[in-house]
Amino acid sequence: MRLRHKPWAHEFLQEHPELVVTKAEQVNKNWQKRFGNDQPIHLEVGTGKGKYLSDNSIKHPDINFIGMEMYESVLATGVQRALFKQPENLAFIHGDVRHVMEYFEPSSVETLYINFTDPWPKKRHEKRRLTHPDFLELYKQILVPGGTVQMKTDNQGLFEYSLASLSTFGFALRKVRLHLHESEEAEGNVMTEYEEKFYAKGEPIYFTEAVRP
Ligand SMILES: C[S@@+](CC[C@H](N)C(=O)[O-])C[C@H]1O[C@@H](n2cnc3c(N)ncnc32)[C@H](O)[C@@H]1O
Repeated sequence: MRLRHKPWAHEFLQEHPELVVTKAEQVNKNWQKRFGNDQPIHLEVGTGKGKYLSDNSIKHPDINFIGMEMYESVLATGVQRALFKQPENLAFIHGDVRHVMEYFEPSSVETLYINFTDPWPKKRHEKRRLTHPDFLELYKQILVPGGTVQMKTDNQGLFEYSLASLSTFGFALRKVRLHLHESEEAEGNVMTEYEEKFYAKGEPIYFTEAVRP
């Protein structure tokens, strides 16, 4: 994706520890303490500008939503939006998903979303795909028993790779939809920022829900 450098983003994120975790020690894997409740945790990896979680946090106040994003300039926009809405059940982590174990206890996340992640089509970049087995191992550790990965993408190649990767790893593919918006899952679906663009062009959105091994 195209990145617009925002020189103010780094300082801005540091100035909002109530919404953004920039160092693992700030939360010590204790999200219950941070949120002040023991509501289920839903995590979006590669949250981008955070629209999906921001909208979800208002729609589902009984769930705590956390978005992880590695680019400050992208995340800063999401934080600006969230500050405006002030939901108490929303937080962001500035960090690379490779380090997700530094932020979560094992078996502590109920649902993990991977939305419109970069497809990295070249074979030599396979390890960067967020559904590579190296990442699935991390997801397996932080998800609760029976917890799920939910993935949405417009990219057929990434979708096929991810279905194979999840299934080979041992995740059970509970739902597979080749056109999310023409399926029963369309009702109640919250659109991500990228999804809105592809949906407006009439492109099919692929969706899967897979249960932790
Ligand atoms: C194409 S955007 C999609 C954003 C959003 N999920 C949506 O659907 O609108 C993918 C995002 O994932 C982030 N990302 C990719 N790999 C990541 C990683 N290893 N750790 C954290 N963020 C990552 C990128 O920086 C980018 O902002």
